[in-house]
Amino acid sequence: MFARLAHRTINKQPSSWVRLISTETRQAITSAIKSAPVVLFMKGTPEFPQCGFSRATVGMLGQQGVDPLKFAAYNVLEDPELREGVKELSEWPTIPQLYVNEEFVGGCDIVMSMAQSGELAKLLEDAKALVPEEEVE
Ligand SMILES: N[C@@H](CCC(=O)N[C@@H](CS)C(=O)NCC(=O)O)C(=O)O
Repeated sequence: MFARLAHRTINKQPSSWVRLISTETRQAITSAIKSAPVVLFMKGTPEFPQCGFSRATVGMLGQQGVDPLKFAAYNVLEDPELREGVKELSEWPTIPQLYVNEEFVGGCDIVMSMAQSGELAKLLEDAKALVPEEEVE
């Protein structure tokens, strides 16, 4: 349902809230989350981020050495249902949103804090989502 970007490029809502997204959208988002070990819902594309937070998050993933083959990005600006649906599914009010191995990790601030503490590197390493050492120039 949603276009997966080329892999080379690399609020809490109370449960009583009325569900706004359709089952179809929910399924499409779930399937997007499963489409790669590292999945980023962002504004714009990795090549042309359209928000500073999305840009920073993509940059951090690149700095960590995420393997483009293990990475998928989805542009929420292309689809309002995706934009709102991913917030509902993650119970997180903003974009970007990072998933690793189908688990919600967080937004830009959390990713930044995890990058600084070394947790992000460990998470990505454990997920085997980094470019293999021998291929790093
Ligand atoms: N503190 C947030 C910053 C992200 C943020 O504030 N995103 C805003 C502006 S790009 C957002 O997604 N607002 C809701 C929307 O645009 O749908 C984080 O850590 O990710």
